[in-house]
Amino acid sequence: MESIKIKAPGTVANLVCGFDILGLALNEPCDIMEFRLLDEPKVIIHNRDAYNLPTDPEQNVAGVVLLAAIEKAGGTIGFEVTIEKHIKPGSGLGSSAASAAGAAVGANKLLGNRFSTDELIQLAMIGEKLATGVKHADNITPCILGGVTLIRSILPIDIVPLASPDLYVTVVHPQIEVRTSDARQILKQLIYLKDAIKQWGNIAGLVAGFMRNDKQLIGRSLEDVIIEPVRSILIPGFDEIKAKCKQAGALGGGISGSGPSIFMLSETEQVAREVGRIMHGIYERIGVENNVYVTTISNEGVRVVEHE
Ligand SMILES: Nc1ncnc2c1ncn2[C@@H]1O[C@H](COP(=O)(O)OP(=O)(O)OP(=O)(O)O)[C@@H](O)[C@H]1O
Ligand SMILES: N[C@@H](CCO)C(=O)O
Repeated sequence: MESIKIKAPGTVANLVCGFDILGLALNEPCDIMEFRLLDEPKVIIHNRDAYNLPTDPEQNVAGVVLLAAIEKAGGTIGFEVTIEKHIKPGSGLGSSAASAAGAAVGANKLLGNRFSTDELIQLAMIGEKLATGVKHADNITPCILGGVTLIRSILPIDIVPLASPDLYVTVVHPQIEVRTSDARQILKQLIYLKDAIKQWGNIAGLVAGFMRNDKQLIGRSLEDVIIEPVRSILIPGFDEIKAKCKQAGALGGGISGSGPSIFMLSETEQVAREVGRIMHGIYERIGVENNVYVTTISNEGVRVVEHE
């Protein structure tokens, strides 16, 4: 195989209470990436979108992942990649992770699938480190594997794919940029034991809810007493959106990744669409441009759409 075209899905990391350890893949939006194998060890990047992301491989998350893949493969081949981004950088929808995970999977396919899943996650985390300053796998893992995933540990890597319930996901992306690196810097480094107890109760409840397909338990467990109170201050309309969406029948939700996007889970498409209208209406009223996605959890991660 000389070239390949893949789709890398957007992801919702944290799932409210599971900071850095839980995430899910979305059916929409997705980035498209095309890779071509080169016979010398270099990376060439073309951006086919309006986001003006770096073409220097050392500065682009896909580039650093491809450079690491070249080294791991023995340093004799290279890659040319064209990135068509539909997941806006800094949206909280796993834009950097889509490029990082897409690069790891795309390179692996062209190299004859020589890397294990754990190695793909290691490679993709190099990209997340470039984007956010820290290695974390709660976007890249669902992006690679699809579904809902628990990252029990990254050192060593220990991934637990969870059952993916049949749920609708509504996401509103207000058009402001919150960089993950900034949204991490404002977090407290010390927390109260009483908050930790509440948080680990919610994480355990959420995982059990996914495994048992208990949607009410999922809804009750979508509560974050540690990260959300700090980060939600950066997101206009957050409290009103959350309250009104739950009144309209959403199971619950919160900040998507590090924000500014907000997501809600619903049992029916009708409620999910109503939730989208509420989100959009609140941002229209307060004068914030926004995009709404009404989608579902994708059980597929990065997927090949064409190869030669
Ligand atoms: N290929 C790339 N795709 C996306 N962002 C990139 C890429 N290369 C470099 N970056 C940089 O990474 C940053 C975006 O990553 P960041 O993690 O802040 O956003 P995000 O991935 O949308 O958020 P989240 O991880 O919360 O979902 C921007 O500063 C952007 O310039
Ligand atoms: N867990 C990460 C996801 C965003 O990259 C965070 O919330 O900072």
